[in-house]
Amino acid sequence: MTPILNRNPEFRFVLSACLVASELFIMSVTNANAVGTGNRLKTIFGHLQQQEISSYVTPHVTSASAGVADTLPFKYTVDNPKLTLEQRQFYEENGFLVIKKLVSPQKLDLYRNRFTAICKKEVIVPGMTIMRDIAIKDSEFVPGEQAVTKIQDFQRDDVLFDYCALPEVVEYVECFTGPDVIAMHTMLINKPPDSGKMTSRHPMHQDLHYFPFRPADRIVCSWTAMQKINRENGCLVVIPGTHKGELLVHEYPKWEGGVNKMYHGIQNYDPSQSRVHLEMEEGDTVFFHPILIHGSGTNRSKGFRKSISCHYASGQAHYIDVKGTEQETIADEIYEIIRRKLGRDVDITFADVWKYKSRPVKGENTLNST
Ligand SMILES: O=C(O)CCC(=O)C(=O)O
Ligand SMILES: [Fe+2]
Repeated sequence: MTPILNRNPEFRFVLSACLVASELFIMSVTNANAVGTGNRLKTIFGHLQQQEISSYVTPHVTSASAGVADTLPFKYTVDNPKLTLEQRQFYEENGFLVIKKLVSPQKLDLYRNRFTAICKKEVIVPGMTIMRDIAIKDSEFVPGEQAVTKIQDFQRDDVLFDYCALPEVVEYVECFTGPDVIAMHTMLINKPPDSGKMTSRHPMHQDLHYFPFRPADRIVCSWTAMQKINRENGCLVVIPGTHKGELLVHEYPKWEGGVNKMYHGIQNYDPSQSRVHLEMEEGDTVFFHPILIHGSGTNRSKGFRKSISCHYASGQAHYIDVKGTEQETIADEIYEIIRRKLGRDVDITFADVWKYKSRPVKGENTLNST
């Protein structure tokens, strides 16, 4: 990792003040006009309130089936009566688990409406990032949500954060993280109909690449289909069992049509490994391990394909220094975005960024109190 910009005590103060003042930001979320008003802290952070990122593109897929194996002792799950033995063994062996119809259509309507309001700029969410596909960015005029391929970091929006705190979801999350749960990373993905350049694909990757906290086995993603999602509109694709491997080297794929910003992919995974296409109905939810190799396909339909997700970690997790590791590239890219947004160098660590982003869901949180 590049020695983080200049040592700037001012920003450190601002960032830690924001952590302490996170309640204030959470309250201000419901009042769009509250953003950017008042004191110096808000003024400085205003630059990071909501970022817009334009992108460039792409991945692929095939199919296979995942098996259930008898795996003892358990490593990837914790003791919790919520999972049946069969479910537990399936996750241990494959690194993912689909629960049908977990989130109600009513809840998904609320999130869809909120997403529309955010895209129309009726609501501004502190800390949130809005991402656009290059195919959309280059269009002369694209209204509202059709311009947005993904929103990230909505932890400070109480309407969307409701998803992360849903008891029906968190009850499963605890089977992987344990009882202390922190929402670390949130996304609502609005995969656009592909422009023909295959920019809607997401390269095969491991989410741990983005995370400077461990242990990996106490991190889990909850990903919910907000509509019917199949191969046509670009469902998730996973390689069962790859969660048992290591974090591999990620970089931008060298695709002809370009690659979406921060869509790093694994260049050297074994292409003969069987892939599973996760076709899901509205409300179906997949829980998966951060080392599981996955991606999503081209959206060949005419509509936008929506999913909502949250990555959770144990409140007992710890941050790591990614300097000198394969994660240094993504850390540098994130510093660069912050530097550009603020228009100057700042003194923060990669862990500081995550401390600011994350929001506790339940139990104790020693991760962010140290
Ligand atoms: O296309 C999707 O919904 C999956 C995206 C994904 O895996 C990610 O953003 O990490
Ligand atoms: Fe992912």
